[in-house]
Amino acid sequence: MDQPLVAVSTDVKTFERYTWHATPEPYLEAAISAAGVLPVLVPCFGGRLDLDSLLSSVDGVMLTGAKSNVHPSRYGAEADEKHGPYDERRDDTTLPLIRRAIEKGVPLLAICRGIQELNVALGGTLAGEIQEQEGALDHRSPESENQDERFAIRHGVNIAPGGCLARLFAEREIRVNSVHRQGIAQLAPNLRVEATAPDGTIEAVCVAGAPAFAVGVQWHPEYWAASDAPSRQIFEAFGAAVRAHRSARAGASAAA
Ligand SMILES: N[C@@H](CCC(=O)NCCCC(=O)O)C(=O)O
Repeated sequence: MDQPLVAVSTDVKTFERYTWHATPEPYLEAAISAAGVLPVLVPCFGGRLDLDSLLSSVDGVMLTGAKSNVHPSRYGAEADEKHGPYDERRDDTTLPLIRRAIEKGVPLLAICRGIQELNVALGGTLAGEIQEQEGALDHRSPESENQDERFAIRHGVNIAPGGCLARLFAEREIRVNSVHRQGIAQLAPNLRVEATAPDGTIEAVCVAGAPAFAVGVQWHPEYWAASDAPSRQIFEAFGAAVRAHRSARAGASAAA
């Protein structure tokens, strides 16, 4: 079996008297099944991790979604109860990991909290409770115990012409799910908008001039990667970029 390694972010959780560094299964399932890669969980040990060693050993990085929000101090805003919950150990780990992965040209797929982290890591800001803004859609999931209902496909997004997502999809509009309360406010200087919701919310970005696939989506392609074509295509494109990175690395070390 041919499975390149992909570093996957984790969340810090406390249960059964332990602190866990964990990732929900749908991200891992989509990574294995749709991208064809082997996910390796990165614990939230921030500055104690040698990111260069990590990024020399993997061929991709995937940032997962999470209930927690990036701490507002990371983008120069005041923290208040409305902005929570937080996971600062995740912030300490993912923000430097994103910057270093982009610098080193390691393919990156950033999902939901991940696209928000990507924007903050590169100098952008976030808006909270976006459903309260005038004319905004409600981007939160419905209240339900049923995950299929929470992650149901709910609204269209317009794909920006000529960008990296336009090269993936035949359609100019695809339909996506939506499980978030925050959104990109000020776009980071080096990001390009790849998709928007009907209310103008930025739904996808790519890193301008990045040497490899470096894409963030505000929706959750992992959840329906087995059954929804656009969701699967995102993971397939990421998997192809990961394999291309591994081949380039193998070529470079053979030539050395
Ligand atoms: N916390 C941010 C990030 C949104 C996100 O990653 N959502 C996934 C939530 C998973 C779940 O609730 O099951 C925001 O709300 O904008």
